[in-house]
Amino acid sequence: MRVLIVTAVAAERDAAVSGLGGAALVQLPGGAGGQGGYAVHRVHARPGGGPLVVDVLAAGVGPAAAAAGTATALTAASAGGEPYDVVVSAGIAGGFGQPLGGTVVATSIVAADLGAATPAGFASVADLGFGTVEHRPPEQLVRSAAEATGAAAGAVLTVSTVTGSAERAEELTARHPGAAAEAMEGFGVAEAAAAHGVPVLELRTVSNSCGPRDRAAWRIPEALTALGGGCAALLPVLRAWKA
Ligand SMILES: O=C(O)c1cccc(C(=O)CC[C@H]2O[C@@H](n3cnc4c(=O)[nH]cnc43)[C@H](O)[C@@H]2O)c1
Repeated sequence: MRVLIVTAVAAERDAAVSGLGGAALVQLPGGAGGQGGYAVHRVHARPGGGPLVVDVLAAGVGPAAAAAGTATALTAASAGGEPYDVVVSAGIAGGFGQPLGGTVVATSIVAADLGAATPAGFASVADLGFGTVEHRPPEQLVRSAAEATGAAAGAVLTVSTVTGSAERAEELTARHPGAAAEAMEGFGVAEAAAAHGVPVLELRTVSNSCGPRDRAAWRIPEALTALGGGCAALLPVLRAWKA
């Protein structure tokens, strides 16, 4: 079984890799004249079963970087005859009513600011009739992943602008009452996975609360530690799900 974990930044990738037990660097095809391109950190794991290859990619911040990196890795894997079985968007996040350091598994991955501001309020591209704003990971996989990681299960919003006020947090939770967290990449990862017909999961650990900006309250080291533990706890679930 082959798993692709996509993080935004190197610190998240390294937290995931250290939770999984170390990795070798593998360069993906592409890049211009040896510059740029993508490299994954490859972990060979055996969580109580057959071989499991986990590639961890830091694709960049935001949905566009996430989609570009994920699509490149998926294309390279299938062109090489070893396609991924599942893609996981993983990283830190802002929580809606979640404890700092806690874990969230997405029941739905929602592009929360993809749309238009109208006199009647926000209209999503789905409301406007030209796109989708939601991907739903497999329900049983979400349940098992949440149980194994001790996570809350709820919608994870993908935003291009981090929430920094109570008003914005209220606006988002009014539109998405089941939202447990917001981050900036999940929808991009999910779009690429959907284009390749590969199931997607989103695993987030909470570094800050969504609301008035308060840098002193961020708990990034705790969230990164939880991310490593969450990725490790996920492996047996992915193994069993595919079996
Ligand atoms: O400057 C700020 O106020 C601020 C607050 C929280 C996060 C940031 C970031 O630039 C980190 C973005 C990075 O981390 C994920 N993340 C973490 N917390 C949040 C959040 O509350 N809302 C959205 N994204 C968050 C995100 O996925 C990015 O990869 C700055």
